[in-house]
Amino acid sequence: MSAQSFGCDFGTSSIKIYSKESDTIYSEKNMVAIEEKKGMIAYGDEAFDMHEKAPANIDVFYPMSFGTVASITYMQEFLRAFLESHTKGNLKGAEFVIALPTDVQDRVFTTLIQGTGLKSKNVALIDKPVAAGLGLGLDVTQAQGVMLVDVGADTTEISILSLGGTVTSKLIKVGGNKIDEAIANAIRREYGYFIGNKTAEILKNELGYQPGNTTDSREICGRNMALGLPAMLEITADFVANAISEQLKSIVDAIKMILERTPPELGVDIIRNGIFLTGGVANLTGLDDLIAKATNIRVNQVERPEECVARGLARVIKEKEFRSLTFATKEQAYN
Ligand SMILES: Nc1ncnc2c1ncn2[C@@H]1O[C@H](COP(=O)(O)OP(=O)(O)OP(=O)(O)O)[C@@H](O)[C@H]1O
Repeated sequence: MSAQSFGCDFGTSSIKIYSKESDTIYSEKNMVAIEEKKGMIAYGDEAFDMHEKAPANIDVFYPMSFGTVASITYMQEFLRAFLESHTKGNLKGAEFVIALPTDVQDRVFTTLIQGTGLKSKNVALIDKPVAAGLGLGLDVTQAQGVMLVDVGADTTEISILSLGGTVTSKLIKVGGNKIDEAIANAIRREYGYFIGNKTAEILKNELGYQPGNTTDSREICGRNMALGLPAMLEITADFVANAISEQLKSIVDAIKMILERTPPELGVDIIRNGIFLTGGVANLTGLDDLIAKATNIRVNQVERPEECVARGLARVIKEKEFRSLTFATKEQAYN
């Protein structure tokens, strides 16, 4: 393998890159700030700080959407700048291992990397659920009947793995962003206040899903729509739970649907191993209990669940025996 190897998880809300050189996972908001005449003026966490605050001539947006690349030019520019800022020395000839989400075409990421002008040596892909399984510390080549539920920003990916492959996999377009939207909509309806996405995200992350909890609350600033003025408002955990219950129900329903379709031989293993919840929304208070109650299956807690895929990519790069789980796009293979 080349000295420079990177494992990339191009998430919709944050990009996580493992660098072999420093043996570190770097994570930043997957956001770019574009000024009309100057092009990209900021990226990552710096661009996120400008989000919802920038003047009209600066466009701040996510170059990824629902697991796939929405703006290839800016994703490439971001990637290049990101790698240059986090690595020393020459990037030429680097090798990339990329997590491929369910239902996303493999060539999307190969084209992305090849167009960065980095003259990469090789682009290998691995199914994102398989990478997540490795990141959990499982030997996915041996393990049978492992159920993974990855709840990210735009999508939830539910997969059953067995012997290194994906037996079933389903991607639904529900994740943290839809949950944030549901909170903002409920506050608009109930209180007549407009709040930004960042505020809705704070409420979700701090209060989670705690139906009946009227003790815990959070004060936020919104715009009173009747007066047109900013004002403070107290939101309880119970209010947030009611606001997000429909979104969580779609996630639970999709999990149950996959379980219904799972062959009983694998079902036994899933009951024994429990369900593995990964992705940033796995941090949501109460989500594990909700899934456990609805399925009667234990849900396993995972450390830093949003980095699980990147940890798996690190194992692919460092542990040779997992190399066989990767593949190349057809275009590359025929070159
Ligand atoms: N403590 C928390 N409670 C609830 N949600 C959280 C918490 N911390 C982070 N999140 C949410 O996790 C999501 C980001 O997760 P992750 O990094 O796995 O997504 P992604 O990989 O960028 O998205 P996708 O998988 O859809 O491409 C965001 O919606 C964020 O608000």
